[in-house]
Formats: sequence, structure tokens, C-alpha cells
Amino acid sequence: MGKVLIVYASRSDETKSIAELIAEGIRISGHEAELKRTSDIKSEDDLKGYDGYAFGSATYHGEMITSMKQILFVGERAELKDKPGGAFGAYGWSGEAPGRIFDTMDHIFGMKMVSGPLMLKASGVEGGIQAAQEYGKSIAKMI
Ligand SMILES: Cc1cc2nc3c(=O)[nH]c(=O)nc-3n(C[C@H](O)[C@H](O)[C@H](O)COP(=O)(O)O)c2cc1C
Repeated sequence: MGKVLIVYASRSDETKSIAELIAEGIRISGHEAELKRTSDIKSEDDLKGYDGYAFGSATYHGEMITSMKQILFVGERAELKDKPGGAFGAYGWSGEAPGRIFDTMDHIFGMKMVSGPLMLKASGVEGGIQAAQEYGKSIAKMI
């Protein structure tokens, strides 16, 4: 059994709900999932030692939340190369954050990424629950 770390930045908890559904998909696949807010990550040691990762942030003013930017600097030192990864986030109209996170995990960390970022207007939109669970399963499949 593998263990996946899901770290999220969320202001009104939509991205948190997506994170919880991704965790469900990972657990349905028979793996463990640990959920953490960005504020729980104090150093690269808090990111080390997992078999897969999903990082998520909502989009505000065309950007990811600042605390997720900081996690991505910390992640540079966490030896994430070739680990399975995915990126996600809730958005309203433009949704820049998940793609930016995804690209950093891919290009800077050298992770083994799923096919693309998961962007949802809210976990409650039609098909949202299933899409987020499936996203978790696709990360789990690469462990
Ligand atoms: C002040 C403000 C600015 C926002 N800016 C953007 C934006 O630039 N692009 C976008 O797609 N959504 C934007 N949104 C919508 C949020 O991304 C959306 O409400 C999302 O569900 C919030 O997720 P969270 O609950 O995880 O924080 C904005 C929302 C607020 C309140």
C-alpha cells in the first residue's frame, strides 16, 4: 500500500472539498491519503516520504494562493523527481492556479504527472464528485 500527500490552499473550502474527494479516490484504490493545508507544511521534511502527491489551490486575481507558491519553493528541495503527481483547484472563470501548479511539478520537480490538471468550478457541479474521485484513482494507478 502506498501513501499520497494532498496539500491544498483554499479560502472558502471549495478546493478543500475537491481535495477530500481526490483522497476518497485514492482510498478506494487501496492506498492511504493524507490531507494537509498549506499552513501545515513547515519545511521540505513535511513533504518527503510519500509515494505520490496532489497539490491544489483556488484561483484568486488570476493566481494561485500565496501559500501554495511558497509550498512550490519548498517542494524544490523535497526530492520529488519521478514521483506520481497531480494538481487541482476550484475556480470561477479563468482558473490559472491548477495549470501553473501542474507545470511546476512537471518541469521543476520532474514528477511523473497524470494527464492534466483537475479544474472544477466547485466539487458540487454536475459530475464534480466523480471527476475528483477519478483524479485520485489516476494518481493511485501510478504508484
Ligand atoms: C476576490 C475574488 C477573486 C477571484 N479571482 C478569480 C480569478 O481571477 N479567476 C478565477 O477563475 N476565479 C476567481 N475567483 C473565484 C474563486 O476561484 C472561486 O470562488 C473558487 O471556488 C474559490 O475556491 P476556494 O473555496 O477553494 O477558495 C475569485 C473569487 C474572489 C472572491
